[in-house]
Amino acid sequence: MTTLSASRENPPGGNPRAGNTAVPALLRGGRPLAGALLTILVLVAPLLGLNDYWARTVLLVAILSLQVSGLNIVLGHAGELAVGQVFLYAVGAYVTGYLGVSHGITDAGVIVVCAIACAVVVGLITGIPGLRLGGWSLAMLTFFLVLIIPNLVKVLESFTGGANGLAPPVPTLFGTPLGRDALYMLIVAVTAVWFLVARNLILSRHGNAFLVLKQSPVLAGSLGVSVFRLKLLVYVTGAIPACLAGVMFAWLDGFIAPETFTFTMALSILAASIVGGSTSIYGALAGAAIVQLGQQSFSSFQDWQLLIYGAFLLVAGILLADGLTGLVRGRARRIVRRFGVAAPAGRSAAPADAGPADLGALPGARLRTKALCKSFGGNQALREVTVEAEPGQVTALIGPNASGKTTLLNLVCGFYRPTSGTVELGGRELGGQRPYRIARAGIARTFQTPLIPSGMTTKAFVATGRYVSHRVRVPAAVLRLPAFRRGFAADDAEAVRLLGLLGIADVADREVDSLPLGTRRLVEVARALAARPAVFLFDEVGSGLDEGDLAGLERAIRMIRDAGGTVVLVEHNFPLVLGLADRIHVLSQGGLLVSGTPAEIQADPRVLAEYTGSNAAGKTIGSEG
Ligand SMILES: Nc1ncnc2c1ncn2[C@@H]1O[C@H](COP(=O)(O)OP(=O)(O)OP(=O)(O)O)[C@@H](O)[C@H]1O
Repeated sequence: MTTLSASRENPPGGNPRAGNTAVPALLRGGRPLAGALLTILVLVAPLLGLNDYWARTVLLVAILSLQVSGLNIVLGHAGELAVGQVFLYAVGAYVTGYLGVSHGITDAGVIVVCAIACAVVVGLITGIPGLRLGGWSLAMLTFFLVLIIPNLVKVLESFTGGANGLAPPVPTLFGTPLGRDALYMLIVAVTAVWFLVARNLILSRHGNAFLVLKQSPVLAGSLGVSVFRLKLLVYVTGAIPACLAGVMFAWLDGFIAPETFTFTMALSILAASIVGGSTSIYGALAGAAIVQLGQQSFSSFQDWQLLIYGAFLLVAGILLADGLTGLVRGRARRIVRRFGVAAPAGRSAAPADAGPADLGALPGARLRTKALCKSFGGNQALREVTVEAEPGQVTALIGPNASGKTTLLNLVCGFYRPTSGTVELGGRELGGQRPYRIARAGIARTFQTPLIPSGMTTKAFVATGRYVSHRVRVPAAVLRLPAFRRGFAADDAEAVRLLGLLGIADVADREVDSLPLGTRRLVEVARALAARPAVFLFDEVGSGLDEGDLAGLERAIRMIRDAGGTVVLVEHNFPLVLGLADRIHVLSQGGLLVSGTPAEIQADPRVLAEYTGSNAAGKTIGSEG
C-alpha cells in the first residue's frame, strides 16, 4: 500500500487538496511559511518607514479583503450567491460605534468578540429563512439587506446616530489606547489571523464538503450531509470576516455614517472577488488590492464607479473565470506539465490477491421496496414495484431505457417521494426521510453521470464518503488540533487504500475532475466504499469503462458482496450483470416484468422480447451479440 508515502507528500496541516505539483499547492495556501513571512513584513512595515498614505492603503486593502474573503467562502467555495457582506460590514461598524459611544467599551478584544457574536446571530436570522426558501431567495434577501441599510440606520437612530453618524472612541488594548502604528498592526494581525482561519477551514474536510455542496446538493445529501445545515455553516462563516471588516473600518476612520454602506460597495466586493479568483483563499487579497488601488489611482473614479464596476464585472466574468489566481495557477500547471514534473498518469493494477478481508466486514442489510409507485404528472414512471436486495448478494435491476430503474434508486435515496408504496432497510421503513438521513441510515450510491467536484484531489474526494461517519469538528479543523490531524491521516490512508483496491491508486493525487469518465466511475465506487454503508446502489457504474477498469470494478463488487454488503446494480452491460448478479429484477415501462437468477432471466423470452421488441423464442440475452 502507498499510504505512508502519500501521507508524507501531504502531511496533516499541509494542503489536503494539493494537486500533483508544488506550484498549485503554493497558490492554494499550501505554504504557510510564505504567508507567515509576508504577514510579518507587512506587520512591521511602519517600523521600516511606511508613510501614512501607504499605511492607510494597506489597511483599506486588508478591510476590503476581509469582506471579499467572506464572499469567496460563500460563493466561490460553496456556490451560494449571497451579496450581504456590506450589511454585515455595517453591523460590525455600528456595533463598534455603539459599544464605544453608549457604553464606553473600547477594548479591542471585547469588541471583536461582540462583533463575531453579532455576525453569527445576524447570519442565523437572515440565513435560516433565505436558505429554507431555497432557489434565489438568499441572493434576493441579502440584496434587500444592503438596500435597507439607510432605513434601518434611521429607524434605529438611538443606537446608530442616524444621519449624524457615530464617532467611536480610539480602541484600547489592555487599557492602553492604540496609537497609529499599534492600530495598524492590530488591523493587519486580525486580517492575518482571519486568513489563517479561512485557510485551515478551506483546506480541511469541511472545505471539501463545501466543494461537494457547490458541485451538487444532491451529491452532498447522498453523502449524509445535511445540505441546509452545511449551507448555514458556510453563510454564517462568511458573515464573520465581513463583520470584522466593519469593526476595523470604524477604528480606522473613527466615524461611521450610513453613506459608507452602499450598493456600490457590494459591487466593488464582487469585482474584487472575481478579479482575485473566488475559489482561491488568498485571491481575496489580490482582488482587494487591485480594486482598492484602482479606486485610489483615478481621481474621477467616484463619478464613474458604477459604470466601471458594471463593465469590469462583464469583462472579468467572461475572461477570468477563476480570477487572476486561477490564471496564474493555470499557467503554472501548464509549465509544470511541459517540464514533466507532474505525477505519472499511468494505471496501477489492482492487487490480484485483494479480497473481502482487505475490505473488512460490511454491515449489509436487506433492502425492500413494497408496491412502490411514482408519477410525474401524467407519466407513471414506476408502478407497484416490489423488489428485494439481500446482504451478501448482488441484485441487478435491468430494463430498457426509461423503464424506471433510476427512478427506483432515487426513491430509495429519498430524492423523490413515492406516490405510494414503501421502502424498508433492515425491516425499518425509510418513508419520507430526507436524503441525508437515508444516507446516514446506511445507503450509499453512485450516479449515472458521475457527480465530481472540481478543485480537489481524488483521494480528498474519496474521503468525503467519511465526512459524516468520521466526524471532525470545525474548531478542531480551524485550530489544527490532534483530532483533525488524526482524522486527516486516517482519511488519507483509507482513501488511498480503497483506490488501491480498485486498481487506481495512481490517481490519488490527481485533480479528480481531470480524470476520464471510466476512472470517475471507479472513484465514485471508492467514495461509496469509504462511507462503509450497508447498501450500495450502483447506477450504470460499468458504462464507459475499458477492460482494465471493468476488471477492477468486478473485483470490487465481488469484494463488497463477499464482505457482507448489499449491492444493487443498475446496468445495461449484460455480460457484467450475468457474471455478477445473484438475482435479477427486470423492469419494463415502470412495472416489474420478471425476477429470477441470471440463468432464468437469460432464458426468459419475455425479457429478450422486451429488449428487442421481437418474438424471441429460442434466443437468450447476452447471446445476441
Ligand atoms: N424528474 C423527473 N421528472 C419527470 N419525469 C421523470 C423524472 N425522472 C424520471 N422521469 C421519467 O420517468 C421515466 C423513467 O425514467 P428513469 O430515468 O427512471 O428510467 P431508466 O430506466 O433509469 O432509464 P435509463 O436506462 O435510460 O437511465 C422516464 O419516462 C422519465 O422521463
